[in-house]
Amino acid sequence: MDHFTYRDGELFAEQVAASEIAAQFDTPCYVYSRATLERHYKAYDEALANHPHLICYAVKANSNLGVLNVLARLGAGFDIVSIGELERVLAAGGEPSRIIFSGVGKQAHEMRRALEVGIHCFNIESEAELERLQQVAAEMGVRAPISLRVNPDVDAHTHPYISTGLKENKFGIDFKVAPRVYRHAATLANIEICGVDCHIGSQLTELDPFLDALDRLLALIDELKQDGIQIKHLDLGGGLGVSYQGEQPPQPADYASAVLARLGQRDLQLILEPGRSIAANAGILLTRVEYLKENSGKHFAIVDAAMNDLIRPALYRAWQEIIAVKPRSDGEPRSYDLVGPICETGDFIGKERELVLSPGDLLAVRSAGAYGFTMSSNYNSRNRAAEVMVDGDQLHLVRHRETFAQQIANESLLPD
Ligand SMILES: Cc1ncc(COP(=O)(O)O)c(C=O)c1O
Ligand SMILES: N[C@@H](CCCC[NH3+])C(=O)O
Repeated sequence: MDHFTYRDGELFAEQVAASEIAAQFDTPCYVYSRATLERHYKAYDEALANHPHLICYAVKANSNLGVLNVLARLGAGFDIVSIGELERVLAAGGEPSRIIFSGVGKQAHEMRRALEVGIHCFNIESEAELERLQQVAAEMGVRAPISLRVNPDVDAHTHPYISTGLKENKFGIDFKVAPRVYRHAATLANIEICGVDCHIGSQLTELDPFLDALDRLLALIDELKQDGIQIKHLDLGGGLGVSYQGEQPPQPADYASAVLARLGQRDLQLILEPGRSIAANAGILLTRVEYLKENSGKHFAIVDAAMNDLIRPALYRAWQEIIAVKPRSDGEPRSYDLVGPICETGDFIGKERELVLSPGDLLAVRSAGAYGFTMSSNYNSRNRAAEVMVDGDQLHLVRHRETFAQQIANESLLPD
């Protein structure tokens, strides 16, 4: 069920009219649906109900405290890639023992903090990182739980910028080298081997690449067992795609049953790190048309959201649906490029969209709940947008619109 639907000719987020949200909080403004976040999380949790599992929501997709709090209340785990994300999860009520720490560049102070709070596991991406973690854990007199992030060299069939499981990508440890690194890890006094991990990419719309990676990981787990290295959990990362433009990605239930069928009798906890499939379609970005203009027959709608608010179209040429909050019937649709106020030609939200528009109209960019606000910036010294959580008929401002005073507060002039 979609929680962003039209009622009486107007877009609603759950029980609240989108125009009411814009009137209260201005635009651009991110709007999230609590019910949708919950439904998406539960789709994973219920699909794995009969198997030991941990759903570690990938915080990078949307790290708003309100969003994290909704998931923490459901008992979610979290996949983090920095200590900033760890502090957010803790502030939102997340349980440290359900946190997985991924990322190729973990620093010693980040390892220390994660060990201090007692996270579930570090996903180690290189031998050098393994050595550093051994050293940090030894200094603290503790044992650090680890998985190796294995690079299984499978093609995820996704955008090259978000494919991570090919040998030419910077991520993980070559699956052919992994057995040797595991044997080395087993000799380190302050390292405790717990799992095997991979993450082959994002916005995958087919099951086969996941299953190819899984087969390689299971073969590795079996090989390690023969070497006396017992693996307790298998982490398949995130990556399930969503429908931006009619894609039909596998659903969590299909994905889970295909994976479980392959595990056979192996006694393994299954960990997943979904980000986009939980958050993307739980959010919209509200924006208002400032001006309409025409240049040599090309029609532009200049809106108040820009690439600093939503960079996916500029960065990946990503397509996200753009709809009118109150669709008009008083004009002929025209093909518009929807562009922001930033001084870059790449500053567009959507191109060649058939819409009936007038200045002042409100628009909603769909599927904006993941990699929207988290990738936003202050480019052109624009304040970052407000974020609002809708819960039934309730509205919660989960992040205030930034102010100019906040933007400049950390900077200073040179001394006289
Ligand atoms: C290590 C890791 N885990 C999980 C994710 C989440 O991926 P997605 O949002 O595609 O589910 C990512 C991002 O691609 C990632 O790099
Ligand atoms: N930021 C990307 C996905 C990268 C996933 C992170 N590993 C997107 O918007 O599609």
